Amino acid sequence: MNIVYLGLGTNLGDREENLKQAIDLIKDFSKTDLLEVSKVYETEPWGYNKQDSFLNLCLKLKTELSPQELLENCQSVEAKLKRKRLVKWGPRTIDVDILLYGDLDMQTDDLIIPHPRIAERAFVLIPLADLDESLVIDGKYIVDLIVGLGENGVEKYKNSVI
Ligand SMILES: Nc1ncnc2c1ncn2[C@@H]1O[C@H](COP(=O)(O)OP(=O)(O)OP(=O)(O)O)[C@@H](O)[C@H]1O
Ligand SMILES: Nc1nc2c(c(=O)[nH]1)N=C(CO)CN2
Repeated sequence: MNIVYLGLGTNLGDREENLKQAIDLIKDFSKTDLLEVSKVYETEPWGYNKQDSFLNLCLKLKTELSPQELLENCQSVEAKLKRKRLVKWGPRTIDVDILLYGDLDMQTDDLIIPHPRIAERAFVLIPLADLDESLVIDGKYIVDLIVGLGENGVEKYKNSVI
């Protein structure tokens, strides 16, 4: 079995309902057990700021699905919640990213693991640290990456739990 971390984000429609439906769909993935759900954070948009704030959380799973199978399952969740890709990093009903898959380091045309932008994103690092404070990403402890984010780090996020 492989320990996997997913990142979920939503800023379109009924955000809390979107997260609930996405988690229910992920619970139904074959050969997979949902182990833990992080707190939910209200977060300012990153990368494209002309959009509403997001709700973000991370999930810890145990799975026998291959990385590619897991990606297809994650994309099926996005399709079921009618995600539309109109603007890069733009508004979405749900986004389900594979953040970490055990110690796997891979890159294909359609799948990069670890997710390449984890270390830049407090909206990922903070809920991910809820699940495992001992994670090492790009050779750095997750807590050091969070401190390195400065004003965007824990202080800003600890009051954004919903
Ligand atoms: N680790 C990963 N998790 C999910 N999708 C990935 C991953 N690595 C590569 N991809 C690819 O990224 C493509 C674009 O994904 P998407 O449109 O959801 O990007 P995004 O989530 O909006 O932006 P970002 O990738 O910066 O978080 C997907 O079609 C998928 O094939
Ligand atoms: N706060 C926040 N900003 C984002 C998010 C997200 O989930 N949360 N996802 C993005 C593309 O994956 C781009 N920007």
